[in-house]
Amino acid sequence: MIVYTPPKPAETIPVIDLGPSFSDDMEARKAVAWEIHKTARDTGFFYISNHGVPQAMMDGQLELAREFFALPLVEKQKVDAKNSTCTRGYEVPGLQTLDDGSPPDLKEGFLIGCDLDDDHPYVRDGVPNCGANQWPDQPEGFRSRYETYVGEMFRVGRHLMGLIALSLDLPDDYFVEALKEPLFNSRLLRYGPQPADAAFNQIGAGAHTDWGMITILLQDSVGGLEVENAAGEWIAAPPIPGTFVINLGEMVRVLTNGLYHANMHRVLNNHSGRDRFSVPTFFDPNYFYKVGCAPTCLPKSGKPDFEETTVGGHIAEMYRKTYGLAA
Ligand SMILES: O=C(O)CCC(=O)C(=O)O
Ligand SMILES: [Fe+2]
Repeated sequence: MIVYTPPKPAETIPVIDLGPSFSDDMEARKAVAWEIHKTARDTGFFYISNHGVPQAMMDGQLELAREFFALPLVEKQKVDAKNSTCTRGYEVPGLQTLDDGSPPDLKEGFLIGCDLDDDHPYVRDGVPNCGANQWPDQPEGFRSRYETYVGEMFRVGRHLMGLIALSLDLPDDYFVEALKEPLFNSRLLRYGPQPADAAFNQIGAGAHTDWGMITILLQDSVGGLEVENAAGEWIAAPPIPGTFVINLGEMVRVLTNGLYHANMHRVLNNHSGRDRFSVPTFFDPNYFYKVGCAPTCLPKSGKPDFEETTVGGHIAEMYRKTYGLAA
């Protein structure tokens, strides 16, 4: 259990202007990659601005979350994650425990991932965490609205992975093949105001690191996300209009032999008196992609400190653990 201690005001999470990274000028792209390099070695968290996602789409996605969670419970339970073989669908509050040993997270969620039908070879072969999404009938247009948003997240995710490659002195197409069919999950989240009767150390989302490569987080104006910085202090990651929060996951640690950080973070909706909505999208190379140490990050010994990991296997295992489904 990680016992809750209050955060300090944000001091070190930078806003990186992605604008110049869309230019044809390699030097301009490298300059943005360098900004990512610096922060990835420190907090592993940064905001992005000028990413090209229209504000209307960002607002619309938070509105989609608001509309879905406002449905009566019976309606949401028609797509209950407990009826899914791969944890997709509606997640009642308390379903997941991100900080092992703490009480369950107070958040309410709705999860989607790669939508594979029963004929897909992964599903036929029983590959963990692979299967179909459950799409609710309401709110109107839910599926197409969410899928359009995910399409944009793929564009941003691929672009960021190109910059991460550049930031490690790798060719910017280093991940292109691995990202042809990305593995992704995306979740709508609702955090009610922190209840006075919550259990000891029970908060919206318990302290955790993310499991994959990168997370593209859309948050509303309420606030509550907190990040453990390089000094081991908890700092706030307040909402900044028009931005996404990007954080690096455990796969990046393997990729960089620990040079880049996958930092702990958590959510406490304590001060607003209203619901907080967020939409994290977890973006990764394809299921069977083996993440190993990048050639430019190998230590002198030639032997990396982290074992090679299969993206999908690691993530499936973490789902089982945090949903209390581990063997
Ligand atoms: O809701 C948030 O701001 C963060 C959620 C998160 O960290 C996660 O789902 O991994
Ligand atoms: Fe997270």
